[in-house]
Amino acid sequence: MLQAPKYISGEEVEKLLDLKELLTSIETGLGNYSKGKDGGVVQPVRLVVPIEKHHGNLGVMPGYSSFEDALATKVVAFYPENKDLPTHQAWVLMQDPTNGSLNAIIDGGSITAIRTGIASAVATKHLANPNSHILTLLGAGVQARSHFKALLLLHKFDEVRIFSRTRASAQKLAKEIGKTAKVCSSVEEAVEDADIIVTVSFATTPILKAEWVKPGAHINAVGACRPDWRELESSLMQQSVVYCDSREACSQESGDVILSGCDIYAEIGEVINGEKLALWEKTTVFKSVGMAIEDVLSAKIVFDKYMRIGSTLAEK
Ligand SMILES: NC(=O)c1ccc[n+]([C@@H]2O[C@H](COP(=O)([O-])OP(=O)(O)OC[C@H]3O[C@@H](n4cnc5c(N)ncnc54)[C@H](O)[C@@H]3O)[C@@H](O)[C@H]2O)c1
Ligand SMILES: O=C(O)[C@@H]1CCCCN1
Repeated sequence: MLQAPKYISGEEVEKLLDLKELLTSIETGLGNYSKGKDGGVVQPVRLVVPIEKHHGNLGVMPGYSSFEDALATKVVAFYPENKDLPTHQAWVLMQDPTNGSLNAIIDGGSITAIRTGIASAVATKHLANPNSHILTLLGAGVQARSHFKALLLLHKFDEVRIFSRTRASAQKLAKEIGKTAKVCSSVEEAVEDADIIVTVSFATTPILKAEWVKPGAHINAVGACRPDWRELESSLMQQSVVYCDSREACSQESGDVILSGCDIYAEIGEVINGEKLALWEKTTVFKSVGMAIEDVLSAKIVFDKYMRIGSTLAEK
Protein backbone atom coordinates (compact mmCIF):
# COMPACT_ATOMS: atom_id res chain seq x y z
CA MET A 1 0.00 0.00 0.00
CA LEU A 2 1.22 3.54 -0.74
CA GLN A 3 2.49 5.38 2.35
CA ALA A 4 2.19 9.15 2.84
CA PRO A 5 5.62 10.78 2.41
CA LYS A 6 7.38 12.32 5.44
CA TYR A 7 7.75 16.09 5.48
CA ILE A 8 11.12 17.37 6.69
CA SER A 9 11.29 21.10 7.41
CA GLY A 10 14.15 23.53 6.87
CA GLU A 11 14.75 23.71 10.62
CA GLU A 12 15.07 19.93 10.75
CA VAL A 13 17.43 19.91 7.75
CA GLU A 14 19.70 22.40 9.53
CA LYS A 15 19.83 20.17 12.59
CA LEU A 16 20.42 16.96 10.64
CA LEU A 17 22.96 18.05 8.03
CA ASP A 18 26.46 17.93 9.47
CA LEU A 19 28.72 20.16 7.36
CA LYS A 20 31.84 18.00 7.63
CA GLU A 21 29.94 14.84 6.72
CA LEU A 22 28.37 16.65 3.77
CA LEU A 23 31.73 17.96 2.57
CA THR A 24 33.08 14.42 2.37
CA SER A 25 29.94 13.17 0.65
CA ILE A 26 29.83 15.97 -1.93
CA GLU A 27 33.55 15.64 -2.65
CA THR A 28 33.02 11.95 -3.40
CA GLY A 29 29.87 12.72 -5.42
CA LEU A 30 31.58 15.36 -7.57
CA GLY A 31 34.39 12.88 -8.25
CA ASN A 32 31.88 10.17 -9.19
CA TYR A 33 30.02 12.59 -11.48
CA SER A 34 33.23 13.33 -13.39
CA LYS A 35 33.93 9.61 -13.91
CA GLY A 36 31.01 9.49 -16.35
CA LYS A 37 29.16 6.18 -16.56
CA ASP A 38 31.66 4.47 -14.24
CA GLY A 39 30.79 6.88 -11.44
CA GLY A 40 27.15 5.80 -11.38
CA VAL A 41 25.74 9.35 -11.33
CA VAL A 42 22.82 10.12 -13.60
CA GLN A 43 22.10 13.83 -13.81
CA PRO A 44 20.71 15.55 -16.88
CA VAL A 45 21.16 19.31 -17.25
CA ARG A 46 18.27 20.89 -15.33
CA LEU A 47 15.11 22.02 -17.04
CA VAL A 48 14.39 25.73 -16.50
CA VAL A 49 10.97 27.19 -17.21
CA PRO A 50 11.10 31.00 -17.35
CA ILE A 51 7.98 32.63 -15.88
CA GLU A 52 8.53 35.93 -17.68
CA LYS A 53 5.22 37.47 -16.67
CA HIS A 54 6.36 37.39 -13.00
CA HIS A 55 10.15 37.70 -13.51
CA GLY A 56 10.74 34.24 -12.08
CA ASN A 57 12.09 30.83 -13.05
CA LEU A 58 11.28 27.25 -12.19
CA GLY A 59 14.09 24.69 -12.23
CA VAL A 60 13.58 20.91 -12.15
CA MET A 61 16.62 18.91 -11.11
CA PRO A 62 16.44 15.10 -11.01
CA GLY A 63 19.43 12.96 -10.06
CA TYR A 64 20.47 9.46 -9.05
CA SER A 65 23.65 8.10 -7.51
CA SER A 66 24.06 4.34 -7.66
CA PHE A 67 26.95 4.44 -5.14
CA GLU A 68 24.56 5.58 -2.36
CA ASP A 69 21.49 4.21 -4.19
CA ALA A 70 19.83 7.61 -3.76
CA LEU A 71 17.17 9.11 -6.01
CA ALA A 72 15.73 12.62 -5.69
CA THR A 73 14.39 15.56 -7.66
CA LYS A 74 14.62 19.18 -6.59
CA VAL A 75 11.98 21.62 -7.74
CA VAL A 76 13.38 25.13 -7.29
CA ALA A 77 11.69 28.46 -7.90
CA PHE A 78 14.04 31.42 -8.19
CA TYR A 79 12.49 34.84 -8.22
CA PRO A 80 15.24 37.49 -7.96
CA GLU A 81 12.73 40.25 -7.23
CA ASN A 82 11.09 38.57 -4.20
CA LYS A 83 11.20 40.90 -1.22
CA ASP A 84 9.22 39.39 1.66
CA LEU A 85 9.81 35.81 0.58
CA PRO A 86 13.19 34.18 -0.05
CA THR A 87 14.41 34.55 -3.65
CA HIS A 88 14.84 30.74 -3.78
CA GLN A 89 12.11 28.36 -2.65
CA ALA A 90 12.64 24.68 -3.22
CA TRP A 91 11.49 21.17 -2.31
CA VAL A 92 13.42 17.94 -2.70
CA LEU A 93 11.31 14.88 -3.51
CA MET A 94 13.10 11.80 -2.22
CA GLN A 95 12.03 8.55 -3.87
CA ASP A 96 12.72 4.92 -3.10
CA PRO A 97 15.01 3.87 -5.98
CA THR A 98 13.87 0.24 -5.75
CA ASN A 99 10.19 0.92 -6.53
CA GLY A 100 9.76 4.65 -7.21
CA SER A 101 7.64 5.41 -4.13
CA LEU A 102 7.83 8.92 -2.69
CA ASN A 103 9.52 8.67 0.72
CA ALA A 104 9.85 12.31 1.68
CA ILE A 105 9.35 15.92 0.75
CA ILE A 106 12.28 17.84 2.19
CA ASP A 107 12.61 21.62 2.40
CA GLY A 108 14.95 22.46 -0.46
CA GLY A 109 15.71 26.08 0.40
CA SER A 110 17.85 24.97 3.32
CA ILE A 111 19.46 22.17 1.29
CA THR A 112 20.25 24.59 -1.56
CA ALA A 113 21.86 27.05 0.83
CA ILE A 114 23.97 24.49 2.66
CA ARG A 115 25.06 22.26 -0.22
CA THR A 116 26.08 25.17 -2.48
CA GLY A 117 28.38 26.55 0.21
CA ILE A 118 29.82 23.09 0.78
CA ALA A 119 30.40 22.51 -2.97
CA SER A 120 32.37 25.78 -3.05
CA ALA A 121 34.27 24.62 0.05
CA VAL A 122 35.27 21.44 -1.81
CA ALA A 123 36.60 23.56 -4.69
CA THR A 124 38.31 25.97 -2.28
CA LYS A 125 40.01 23.09 -0.51
CA HIS A 126 41.72 22.14 -3.76
CA LEU A 127 42.14 25.50 -5.51
CA ALA A 128 42.85 28.19 -2.89
CA ASN A 129 46.18 29.04 -1.34
CA PRO A 130 46.29 27.11 1.97
CA ASN A 131 47.44 30.36 3.64
CA SER A 132 44.30 32.31 2.83
CA HIS A 133 43.43 35.03 5.35
CA ILE A 134 41.15 37.51 3.60
CA LEU A 135 37.70 36.45 2.40
CA THR A 136 35.43 38.68 0.29
CA LEU A 137 31.70 38.11 -0.10
CA LEU A 138 30.02 39.94 -2.99
CA GLY A 139 26.33 39.72 -2.10
CA ALA A 140 24.96 39.48 1.43
CA GLY A 141 22.03 37.08 1.21
CA VAL A 142 21.41 33.41 1.93
CA GLN A 143 24.41 32.11 -0.01
CA ALA A 144 26.80 34.66 1.49
CA ARG A 145 25.90 33.29 4.93
CA SER A 146 26.16 29.62 3.96
CA HIS A 147 29.46 30.20 2.15
CA PHE A 148 30.95 31.95 5.16
CA LYS A 149 30.01 28.98 7.38
CA ALA A 150 31.26 26.39 4.89
CA LEU A 151 34.60 28.14 4.27
CA LEU A 152 35.22 28.39 8.01
CA LEU A 153 35.68 24.60 7.90
CA LEU A 154 38.87 25.25 5.93
CA HIS A 155 40.26 28.65 6.93
CA LYS A 156 40.38 31.01 9.87
CA PHE A 157 39.91 34.43 8.28
CA ASP A 158 41.50 37.58 9.74
CA GLU A 159 39.17 39.72 7.67
CA VAL A 160 35.82 39.12 5.96
CA ARG A 161 34.96 41.89 3.51
CA ILE A 162 31.37 42.35 2.37
CA PHE A 163 29.96 44.32 -0.52
CA SER A 164 26.32 44.19 -1.52
CA ARG A 165 23.90 46.17 -3.63
CA THR A 166 22.35 47.59 -0.49
CA ARG A 167 24.67 48.68 2.32
CA ALA A 168 22.05 47.77 4.91
CA SER A 169 22.13 44.06 3.92
CA ALA A 170 25.95 44.08 4.11
CA GLN A 171 25.80 45.72 7.54
CA LYS A 172 23.32 43.13 8.80
CA LEU A 173 25.57 40.28 7.70
CA ALA A 174 28.66 42.00 9.15
CA LYS A 175 26.93 42.19 12.52
CA GLU A 176 26.22 38.45 12.42
CA ILE A 177 29.83 37.63 11.50
CA GLY A 178 31.34 39.83 14.19
CA LYS A 179 34.59 41.67 14.58
CA THR A 180 36.43 40.26 11.55
CA ALA A 181 33.75 41.65 9.20
CA LYS A 182 34.19 44.86 7.24
CA VAL A 183 31.51 46.48 5.08
CA CYS A 184 32.94 47.92 1.86
CA SER A 185 31.67 50.71 -0.36
CA SER A 186 32.72 49.23 -3.69
CA VAL A 187 33.62 45.88 -5.23
CA GLU A 188 37.12 47.20 -5.89
CA GLU A 189 37.66 48.04 -2.22
CA ALA A 190 36.21 44.69 -1.13
CA VAL A 191 38.45 42.50 -3.29
CA GLU A 192 41.78 44.32 -2.92
CA ASP A 193 44.34 41.73 -1.74
CA ALA A 194 41.59 39.17 -1.03
CA ASP A 195 42.73 35.55 -1.07
CA ILE A 196 39.27 34.06 -1.60
CA ILE A 197 36.40 35.85 -3.33
CA VAL A 198 32.83 34.52 -3.40
CA THR A 199 30.36 36.03 -5.87
CA VAL A 200 26.86 35.32 -4.59
CA SER A 201 24.90 38.22 -6.02
CA PHE A 202 21.94 38.47 -8.33
CA ALA A 203 23.96 40.60 -10.76
CA THR A 204 23.15 40.12 -14.43
CA THR A 205 26.05 42.21 -15.76
CA PRO A 206 29.71 41.88 -14.63
CA ILE A 207 30.57 43.33 -11.20
CA LEU A 208 34.08 41.87 -10.77
CA LYS A 209 37.01 43.07 -12.92
CA ALA A 210 40.29 41.26 -13.56
CA GLU A 211 42.43 44.31 -12.67
CA TRP A 212 41.06 44.33 -9.09
CA VAL A 213 41.85 40.68 -8.34
CA LYS A 214 45.13 39.71 -6.66
CA PRO A 215 47.11 37.23 -8.81
CA GLY A 216 46.77 33.80 -7.22
CA ALA A 217 43.38 34.52 -5.65
CA HIS A 218 40.65 31.90 -5.77
CA ILE A 219 37.12 32.90 -6.85
CA ASN A 220 33.98 30.87 -6.23
CA ALA A 221 31.62 32.22 -8.91
CA VAL A 222 28.23 31.07 -7.70
CA GLY A 223 25.61 33.49 -9.06
CA ALA A 224 24.75 34.19 -12.72
CA CYS A 225 23.23 30.79 -13.47
CA ARG A 226 21.45 31.82 -16.66
CA PRO A 227 23.08 31.99 -20.13
CA ASP A 228 22.65 35.80 -20.29
CA TRP A 229 23.59 36.62 -16.66
CA ARG A 230 27.11 37.62 -15.62
CA GLU A 231 29.12 38.38 -12.49
CA LEU A 232 32.72 38.25 -13.80
CA GLU A 233 34.01 40.30 -16.69
CA SER A 234 35.28 38.41 -19.75
CA SER A 235 38.98 39.19 -19.25
CA LEU A 236 38.86 37.71 -15.72
CA MET A 237 37.33 34.50 -17.06
CA GLN A 238 39.88 34.39 -19.89
CA GLN A 239 42.96 35.11 -17.74
CA SER A 240 42.09 32.71 -14.91
CA VAL A 241 42.24 28.93 -14.79
CA VAL A 242 38.56 28.04 -14.91
CA TYR A 243 37.18 24.98 -13.13
CA CYS A 244 33.50 24.12 -13.00
CA ASP A 245 31.04 21.78 -11.29
CA SER A 246 29.67 20.37 -14.55
CA ARG A 247 31.17 21.13 -17.96
CA GLU A 248 27.89 20.14 -19.64
CA ALA A 249 25.74 22.40 -17.42
CA CYS A 250 28.12 25.39 -17.40
CA SER A 251 28.44 25.31 -21.19
CA GLN A 252 24.65 25.66 -21.41
CA GLU A 253 23.74 27.77 -18.37
CA SER A 254 26.62 30.02 -17.33
CA GLY A 255 26.68 33.46 -18.94
CA ASP A 256 30.19 33.98 -17.52
CA VAL A 257 31.42 30.95 -19.48
CA ILE A 258 29.32 31.31 -22.63
CA LEU A 259 29.65 35.06 -23.17
CA SER A 260 33.37 35.27 -22.32
CA GLY A 261 34.20 32.33 -24.59
CA CYS A 262 36.71 31.14 -21.94
CA ASP A 263 38.14 27.64 -21.82
CA ILE A 264 37.08 25.39 -18.96
CA TYR A 265 40.26 23.70 -17.77
CA ALA A 266 38.59 21.01 -15.67
CA GLU A 267 35.61 19.86 -13.68
CA ILE A 268 36.41 19.96 -9.97
CA GLY A 269 35.62 16.22 -9.98
CA GLU A 270 38.53 15.64 -12.35
CA VAL A 271 40.84 17.32 -9.83
CA ILE A 272 39.37 15.18 -7.03
CA ASN A 273 39.97 12.09 -9.18
CA GLY A 274 43.60 13.13 -9.79
CA GLU A 275 43.07 13.51 -13.55
CA LYS A 276 43.63 17.27 -13.68
CA LEU A 277 45.92 19.57 -11.70
CA ALA A 278 44.89 21.87 -8.88
CA LEU A 279 46.75 24.99 -10.05
CA TRP A 280 46.28 26.89 -6.78
CA GLU A 281 49.28 29.19 -7.27
CA LYS A 282 47.43 30.72 -10.24
CA THR A 283 44.25 32.79 -10.23
CA THR A 284 41.47 30.21 -10.24
CA VAL A 285 37.73 30.44 -10.80
CA PHE A 286 35.32 27.73 -9.69
CA LYS A 287 32.18 28.28 -11.75
CA SER A 288 29.26 26.65 -9.98
CA VAL A 289 25.76 26.50 -11.43
CA GLY A 290 24.52 23.91 -8.94
CA MET A 291 24.06 20.17 -9.43
CA ALA A 292 21.23 17.77 -8.69
CA ILE A 293 23.72 15.26 -7.29
CA GLU A 294 24.54 17.75 -4.50
CA ASP A 295 20.85 17.84 -3.57
CA VAL A 296 20.52 14.05 -3.81
CA LEU A 297 23.45 13.46 -1.44
CA SER A 298 22.25 16.09 1.02
CA ALA A 299 18.73 14.68 0.99
CA LYS A 300 20.05 11.16 1.54
CA ILE A 301 21.97 12.20 4.67
CA VAL A 302 18.95 14.13 5.96
CA PHE A 303 16.44 11.36 5.24
CA ASP A 304 18.52 8.51 6.68
CA LYS A 305 19.18 10.48 9.87
CA TYR A 306 15.55 11.56 10.12
CA MET A 307 14.47 7.93 9.97
CA ARG A 308 16.93 7.09 12.78
CA ILE A 309 16.30 10.03 15.12
CA GLY A 310 13.58 12.16 13.49
CA SER A 311 10.95 11.80 16.17
CA THR A 312 13.32 13.11 18.86
CA LEU A 313 14.28 16.22 16.84
CA ALA A 314 11.39 18.37 17.96
CA GLU A 315 12.56 18.07 21.57
CA LYS A 316 16.09 19.35 20.80
N1 LIG B 1 25.53 27.71 -8.03
C1 LIG B 1 24.57 27.28 -7.25
O1 LIG B 1 24.50 26.11 -6.94
C2 LIG B 1 23.57 28.26 -6.71
C3 LIG B 1 22.63 27.83 -5.76
C4 LIG B 1 21.77 28.77 -5.21
C5 LIG B 1 21.85 30.09 -5.60
N2 LIG B 1 22.75 30.46 -6.54
C6 LIG B 1 22.86 31.84 -6.99
O2 LIG B 1 23.57 32.59 -6.00
C7 LIG B 1 23.13 33.95 -6.02
C8 LIG B 1 22.75 34.37 -4.61
O3 LIG B 1 21.69 33.58 -4.13
P1 LIG B 1 21.05 33.88 -2.67
O4 LIG B 1 20.17 32.74 -2.36
O5 LIG B 1 22.11 34.27 -1.73
O6 LIG B 1 20.15 35.15 -3.01
P2 LIG B 1 19.66 36.28 -2.00
O7 LIG B 1 18.51 36.93 -2.68
O8 LIG B 1 19.48 35.72 -0.64
O9 LIG B 1 20.88 37.31 -1.93
C9 LIG B 1 21.36 38.03 -3.06
C10 LIG B 1 22.28 39.13 -2.57
O10 LIG B 1 22.92 39.74 -3.69
C11 LIG B 1 22.81 41.16 -3.58
N3 LIG B 1 22.85 41.70 -4.94
C12 LIG B 1 21.91 41.60 -5.89
N4 LIG B 1 22.33 42.20 -7.03
C13 LIG B 1 23.59 42.65 -6.77
C14 LIG B 1 24.56 43.34 -7.53
N5 LIG B 1 24.32 43.70 -8.79
N6 LIG B 1 25.75 43.61 -6.94
C15 LIG B 1 26.01 43.26 -5.67
N7 LIG B 1 25.11 42.61 -4.90
C16 LIG B 1 23.92 42.32 -5.44
C17 LIG B 1 21.50 41.38 -2.85
O11 LIG B 1 21.45 42.67 -2.25
C18 LIG B 1 21.57 40.25 -1.81
O12 LIG B 1 22.37 40.63 -0.72
C19 LIG B 1 21.99 34.00 -7.03
O13 LIG B 1 22.49 34.42 -8.27
C20 LIG B 1 21.54 32.57 -7.11
O14 LIG B 1 20.86 32.22 -8.28
C21 LIG B 1 23.61 29.57 -7.09
O1 LIG C 1 21.41 24.69 -8.17
C1 LIG C 1 20.53 25.34 -7.65
O2 LIG C 1 19.82 24.88 -6.78
C2 LIG C 1 20.29 26.78 -8.08
C3 LIG C 1 18.91 26.96 -8.52
C4 LIG C 1 18.66 28.36 -8.96
C5 LIG C 1 19.65 28.78 -9.96
C6 LIG C 1 21.03 28.53 -9.53
N1 LIG C 1 21.21 27.17 -9.11
